[in-house]
Amino acid sequence: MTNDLLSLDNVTVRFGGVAALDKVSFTVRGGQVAALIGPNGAGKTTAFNAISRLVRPAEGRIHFDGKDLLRLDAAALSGLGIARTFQNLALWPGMTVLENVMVGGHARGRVGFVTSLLGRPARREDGELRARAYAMLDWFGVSDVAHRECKGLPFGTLKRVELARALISDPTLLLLDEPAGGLAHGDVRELGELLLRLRDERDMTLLLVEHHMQFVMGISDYVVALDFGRNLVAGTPAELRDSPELVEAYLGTPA
Ligand SMILES: Nc1ncnc2c1ncn2[C@@H]1O[C@H](COP(=O)(O)OP(=O)(O)OP(=O)(O)O)[C@@H](O)[C@H]1O
Repeated sequence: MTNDLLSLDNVTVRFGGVAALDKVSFTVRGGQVAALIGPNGAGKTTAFNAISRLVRPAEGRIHFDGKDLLRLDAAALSGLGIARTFQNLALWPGMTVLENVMVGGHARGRVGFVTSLLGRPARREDGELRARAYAMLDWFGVSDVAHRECKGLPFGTLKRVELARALISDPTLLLLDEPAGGLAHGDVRELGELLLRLRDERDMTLLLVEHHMQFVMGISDYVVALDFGRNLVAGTPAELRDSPELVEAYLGTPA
């Protein structure tokens, strides 16, 4: 697949007098693993927030799957096929792993999640959701903890649970905010393999914000670097590896 799935076109986001994004443009093609990189404060999270409509750009356009995202109302967004994970895990600690994953599906399904938690007679839709949640946990290799509370489980396991929850709504595009953050070396490698399997086996498109450069360069098809809210450079990892602009942005101008 080589179609343009997501495109930002001259997007500007201002917070008071500060332009967190200043005419930022980039395109993510369907079936790609793409990454947004850049030093602290470059505007990466703001770009994610603009795509998921948590902040509203002052200028510019964002297109997803042929639709003008900024013209859709919030209600139309949920079924559009964009899911995200957060920098700090956004799981309910006192609920079981399975329940947490089912919450992701209820955002899309018709049965109210509170209703199902209250133990009303299981409806067919709820049973289907439960089965899908199990299957998703199984895919991520964590179905053995389905009935454990999230509280107290290892961080690497919880990261997988969060991915399962994001994917249960069957999105086309998955936004991952610092997926490797806080993971041990071995877990980072396994996460990379999982993300590539999502692309290859489930035909997903991924856009990640990430500081772990070795991880980014190892799994991405396309990398967009921002600095001070502006486009800096973009290209394949091979094209960017020796980019003087990138080195300068991270390390400062050579003396
Ligand atoms: N809600 C906000 N109100 C005011 N300023 C903000 C807000 N969110 C972000 N900013 C500012 O916008 C700029 C870009 O921030 P952003 O968090 O998008 O950068 P980032 O590249 O994600 O950084 P990091 O790598 O540290 O997470 C920064 O100068 C930041 O202080």
